Amino acid sequence: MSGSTAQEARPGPGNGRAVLIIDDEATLARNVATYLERLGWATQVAGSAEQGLDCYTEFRPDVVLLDHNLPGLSGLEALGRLRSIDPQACVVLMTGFGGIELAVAAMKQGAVDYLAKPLALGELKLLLERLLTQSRLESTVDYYRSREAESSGLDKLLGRSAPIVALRDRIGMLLGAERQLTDGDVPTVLILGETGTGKELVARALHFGGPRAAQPFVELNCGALQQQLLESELFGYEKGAFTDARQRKLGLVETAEGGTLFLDEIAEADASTQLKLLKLLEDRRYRRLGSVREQQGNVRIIGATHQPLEQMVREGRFRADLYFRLRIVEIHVPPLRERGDDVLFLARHFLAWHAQRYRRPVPELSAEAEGLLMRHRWPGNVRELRHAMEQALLMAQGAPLTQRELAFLAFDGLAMPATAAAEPPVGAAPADEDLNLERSERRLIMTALQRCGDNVTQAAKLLGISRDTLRYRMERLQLRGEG
Ligand SMILES: Nc1ncnc2c1ncn2[C@@H]1O[C@H](COP(=O)(O)OP(=O)(O)OP(=O)(O)O)[C@@H](O)[C@H]1O
Repeated sequence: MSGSTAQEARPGPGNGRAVLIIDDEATLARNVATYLERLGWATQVAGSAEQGLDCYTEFRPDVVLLDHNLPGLSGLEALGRLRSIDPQACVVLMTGFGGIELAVAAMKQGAVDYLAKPLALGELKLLLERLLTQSRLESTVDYYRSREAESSGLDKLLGRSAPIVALRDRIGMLLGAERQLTDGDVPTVLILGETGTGKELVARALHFGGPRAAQPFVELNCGALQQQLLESELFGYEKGAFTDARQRKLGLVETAEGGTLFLDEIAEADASTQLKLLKLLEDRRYRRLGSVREQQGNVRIIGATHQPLEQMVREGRFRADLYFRLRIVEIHVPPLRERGDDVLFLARHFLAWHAQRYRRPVPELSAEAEGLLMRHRWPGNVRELRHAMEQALLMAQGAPLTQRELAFLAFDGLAMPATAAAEPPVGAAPADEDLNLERSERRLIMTALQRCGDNVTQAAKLLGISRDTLRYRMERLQLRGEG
């Protein structure tokens, strides 16, 4: 079987990929086409640049193999035209012997690669496979990036209460100002708020609504890693930098180049990481672990913490210069208990969302359930509410939700009383309450893990202990969790 001419396209049977061969040496072009068709490519052959350009728009090949010595337009000229029809066109220029200068010119004009003639078919096969993998990777990245962008925006920060409306306004104003920036050098932002209030949602809204939206958004929880790991994760390392460094690894600063690096729990960074972050913010410079060479980095840093950072600065536990450099813009995310009726608004939103996930009818909230939701203190904030609504939905039996389905909120020991007066006096526990310490500890840990979808880092925050302490206690009690 030979390759189809431009007038006659024959789709290949296998990989669904197509190649256009533009070459006036008909026999050679046909041989290449036959070889590629055997490998599962659909092919078309054009004998001139003009014919190839006509064919490109209709055939939309994944790759163009373009000869340079053509009768009319040259390969380089055709390359320019192809790239103006389709800036994503993936073109490989075929050059004769000694065509290095030509190859360089082609790459400068956007060719993805070049091949020297006479063609080695094995080399061509390897090149096409590499281009295929690369374009699959690129389209996968594009897919995830657009999916991420769709799920991240100011409109995802739900709520109608005054503090949330004010928060959205503040973010909107910042984004508006960033759009006017002439140098794209967006300010550093520090987001403060209790755990689960939506700090990450705010960071995402800033990135995906801002001028860096098409670049990566990379996040790192500084509290989830030991300090040396944190540094190597952030700045990368050279081969041999430490015992396990078998090959060079890029850090997240490099991965986020041009985009945003969201550092959650930034208060957990130790003195050495703080210093390196300061240098990155001040001079835009950093160094991979084990490297003598400094690198230039262009990332926007957004930090977040639930810790009282200002107090930590006063106590000498966080660098003052880094704190001031971070909080060029400071954003406070209010706790859920200060958002009034938003509790009910969000509860209904999450109930509807989970109901759709589980293919169940959306349960109503009884007045009794509403009262309970409004009285609860929500120490885990919106995240806790989201998990609570999932649990309630699973308990629901068709009727409106009552106290029964939400009983876990009242008795799990993590709910704080709405007023001090409601707090039971010490020693006033009912006679039949289980006071066994180990059982209580197990119950509290299980409740926290359940609320956080088994995420140990989040559960530790909810319990007010470090992740390591929680891990230790879980091991002792033989409990399981993730993260
Ligand atoms: N206003 C909101 N509207 C809708 N969903 C929200 C809102 N705020 C938070 N959420 C949801 O609550 C969960 C926790 O939010 P997020 O991770 O942004 O909180 P956080 O403050 O960064 O938490 P942590 O301090 O533990 O890192 C997420 O599932 C998020 O989508």
